[in-house]
Amino acid sequence: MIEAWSAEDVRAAEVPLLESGVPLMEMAAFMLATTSTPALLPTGSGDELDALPGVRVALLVGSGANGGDALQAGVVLLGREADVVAACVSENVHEEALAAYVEAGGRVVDLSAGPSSPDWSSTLADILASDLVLDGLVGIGATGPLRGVAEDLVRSLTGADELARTLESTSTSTGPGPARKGTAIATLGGRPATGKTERPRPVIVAVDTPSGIGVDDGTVEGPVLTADVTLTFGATKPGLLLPPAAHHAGDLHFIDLGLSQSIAEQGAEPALRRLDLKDVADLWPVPGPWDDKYSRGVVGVVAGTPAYPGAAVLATTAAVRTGAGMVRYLGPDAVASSVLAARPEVVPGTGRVQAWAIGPGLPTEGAGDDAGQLALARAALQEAVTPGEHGAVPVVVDAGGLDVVSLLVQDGGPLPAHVVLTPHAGELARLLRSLGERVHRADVEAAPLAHARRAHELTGATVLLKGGVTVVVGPGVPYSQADGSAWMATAGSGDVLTGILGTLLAAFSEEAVEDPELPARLAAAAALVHGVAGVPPTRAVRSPRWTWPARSRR
Ligand SMILES: NC(=O)C1=CN([C@@H]2O[C@H](COP(=O)(O)OP(=O)(O)OC[C@H]3O[C@@H](n4cnc5c(N)ncnc54)[C@H](OP(=O)(O)O)[C@@H]3O)[C@@H](O)[C@H]2O)[C@H](O)CC1
Ligand SMILES: [K+]
Repeated sequence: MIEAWSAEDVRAAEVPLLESGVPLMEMAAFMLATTSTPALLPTGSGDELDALPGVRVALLVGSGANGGDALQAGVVLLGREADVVAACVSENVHEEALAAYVEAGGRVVDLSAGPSSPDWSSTLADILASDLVLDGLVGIGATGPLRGVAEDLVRSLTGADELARTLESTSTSTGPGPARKGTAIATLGGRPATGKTERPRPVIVAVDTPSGIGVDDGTVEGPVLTADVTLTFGATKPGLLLPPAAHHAGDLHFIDLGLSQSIAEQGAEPALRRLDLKDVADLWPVPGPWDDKYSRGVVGVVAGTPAYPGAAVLATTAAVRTGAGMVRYLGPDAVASSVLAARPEVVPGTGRVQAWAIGPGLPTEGAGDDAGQLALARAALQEAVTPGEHGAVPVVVDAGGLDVVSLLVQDGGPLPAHVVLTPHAGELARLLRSLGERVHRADVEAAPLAHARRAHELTGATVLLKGGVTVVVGPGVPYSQADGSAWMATAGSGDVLTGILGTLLAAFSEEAVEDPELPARLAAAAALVHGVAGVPPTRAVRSPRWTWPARSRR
């Protein structure tokens, strides 16, 4: 499991180590310099301490210790014969680190006057012509989006038009890597234009965090240099796991520096958790010789209409394939026929269940033939709220079922945490609007955790907000899962997640009702399984960044 800690908790944990003389910055910088460079060495050879003659490194240096980390890494890289240039966006960069860097022979460019600095254009060209960029503009000391010269620099490096002009007007740069003319421009922040010759671009390593992200909340309100790799020190920061900032972090590497123990000793809760395969394997319900179909858990599925029968087929199939003891299907005969044709083991009709999975394929407005389905969904939700003869039953609610939730909340107040809602951003915005909030889909996408939290506060339910990174908020520590791929953005994907989670809730029916924090954990586990099941077989097609022309050593 990954646990992420707020910037404040990380700082507090540093104090005892710094007071006892542990050289945290030097340790961080050494790891930065060694972990970043194997990608620059010829494939399959080399060592993280090999000499790097001819390798060009650009350090982006801000005014705090984040810039200090970059400068100290520069010292290590200079010792390995790399060509290093430090682009400083402030006159006051970390004093000791700068002294050590200059002492080691490092080249410094003062960009503190911004785009009017005499070396602005040539330094941009140097940065773009380098093999490795270490982004040390800001780390956990950042407040708000990038501002001042740091903002100008990142905007310039990520803005194709300005950059094209810069390179055209720069025939030779002042550094060892002249900008090449006549090739298409690959900026550092986005994908190169299609149909053009791609100019190799540097490998971008974010020091601790990509500069410009909301370190604690994962928001992105200004420019950010999208990293290929983020090396984060001491503890993972929530912003590295939360959308939209997580999409700028690239591959995440955690470097402990001995802070884990110090953080644990503070006794605080992490800000965020991410389950891994082992956590889910430990949690997964494995049947034993004493089990029967009822003890493994029966899932009742209320899904699909004659217009959308596929949603019922997908949700029931997912529930069966996840290992439910039995799946009951409740819905129109025409839909039940489709379900049974696909999964003959599904049992149509009512009966006792250990969890309900409701909503896929249900209409958002209940009318005509579909009103019966919505009444079934409402009855299932009542079983979660008002315990019957066998106690309360957990429920996962998706799509059209979310409207029923909204009505129930308006009529009767908060729901228990064993009701798990699984909206996407648009559905969450709609749910929040129905509860009196002024929210649009774009607001949810800009701050998914905050909006999922708001929905949890207003409904009492556990909220799983689906997306490229899925966020789960219940009464305890929230979760963020990023196990799938963008290829899963297809119709029917959410129906499958509902079925998977229905089975997990059924397997842990009583526990999920007794422990209000368990449904969120089960929801995170379901998101992981859903994601892993949806990842294409080759890693090369997982994410656009793998297709970018990041350069290995020339
Ligand atoms: N966690 C660890 O174990 C270690 C972390 N280290 C590194 O230290 C940084 C945190 O360093 P800190 O000096 O506290 O903060 P930053 O480097 O992030 O920078 C803060 C300064 O940056 C300016 N600032 C703040 N917000 C912005 C912004 N939005 N845009 C531009 N500039 C900003 C501000 O300076 P001003 O002069 O502008 O007021 C801040 O003072 C951590 O992230 C790690 O990299 C240790 O080195 C090792 C141990
Ligand atoms: K940074």
